[in-house]
Amino acid sequence: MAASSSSISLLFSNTPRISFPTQDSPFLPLHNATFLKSSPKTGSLSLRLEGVSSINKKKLSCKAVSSTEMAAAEGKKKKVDVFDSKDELAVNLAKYTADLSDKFTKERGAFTVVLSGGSLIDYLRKLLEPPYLDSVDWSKWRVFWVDERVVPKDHEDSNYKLAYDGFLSKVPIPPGNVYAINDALSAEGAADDYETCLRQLVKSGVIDFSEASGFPKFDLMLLGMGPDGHVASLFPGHPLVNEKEKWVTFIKNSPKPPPERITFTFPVINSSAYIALVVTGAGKADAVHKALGTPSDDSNTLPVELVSPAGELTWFLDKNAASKL
Ligand SMILES: O=C1O[C@H](COP(=O)(O)O)[C@@H](O)[C@H](O)[C@H]1O
Repeated sequence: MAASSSSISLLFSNTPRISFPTQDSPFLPLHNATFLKSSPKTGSLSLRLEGVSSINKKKLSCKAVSSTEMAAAEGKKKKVDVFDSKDELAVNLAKYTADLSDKFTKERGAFTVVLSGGSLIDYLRKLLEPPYLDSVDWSKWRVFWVDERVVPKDHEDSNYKLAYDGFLSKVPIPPGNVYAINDALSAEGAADDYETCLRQLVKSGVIDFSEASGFPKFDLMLLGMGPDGHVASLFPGHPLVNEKEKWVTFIKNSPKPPPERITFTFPVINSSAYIALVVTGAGKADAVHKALGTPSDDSNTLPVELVSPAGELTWFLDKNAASKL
């Protein structure tokens, strides 16, 4: 991973269910941990860990404080937040997203948000409730997809349909600010067309541009991860994970149906200002462990391990997804 230092933020709604460091702690393989402080009010823990991560094998700072506090206090580029329940995760993801919406709306006059398909959309549900439904300036949102299945927009497999039904139809984002693929085109044509659309929006200043990478710089990407460690439609062992030139590409043999999809490439994903990786369920614990756990000799890098943004990466995990850490 590119980050030179990392932090792990463990958030618990109640008194922590685990104790650090004990032999039977199910969460982190603590080789060396120093207890720093605890908060009786929040039930949070602060720990400094050494030698626990496959990320860079350097000292990690582990604090059970809020994501916002963590970022402000330590300016770290990578955080891992583990939540007791999926509801707790959704509450915190809503605050994280709304805070970034405020920040970018003030700074840039627009907030470019990239959605995934799959389980992610349901975790945006708390944004549909007070205070966010009224407090977020939805008119400034510009919505994109990190990947899309090449099917009609009303098809059950469409990521657009999933997002529309579960989120977009319930917030006042102007329809013209929602950038879906052209579903009348082939996979190749739809990828080219979407990239052309992005280039125009970069030119007009709606999407920021990273001079450092030469790729568009989205304000926030909300990524999911499959049990096999895929992100967007970038699958393990597929040559598309190595694409270095294109902004948007296509796949016609996706191992997960449907087979035809378009996807952002890693250079675009990793040029983002902020990325949230939202991962839940025991079925994803192995891939989470591979990405965040102790180092192993396994040289088969998962796509999720290649998520390494220029900006800030925050993992939102539930306790089941984190169960093998
Ligand atoms: O096929 C896809 O899968 C991933 C993961 O989905 P999940 O339901 O396991 O969260 C998703 O992030 C991607 O956008 C989607 O096209």
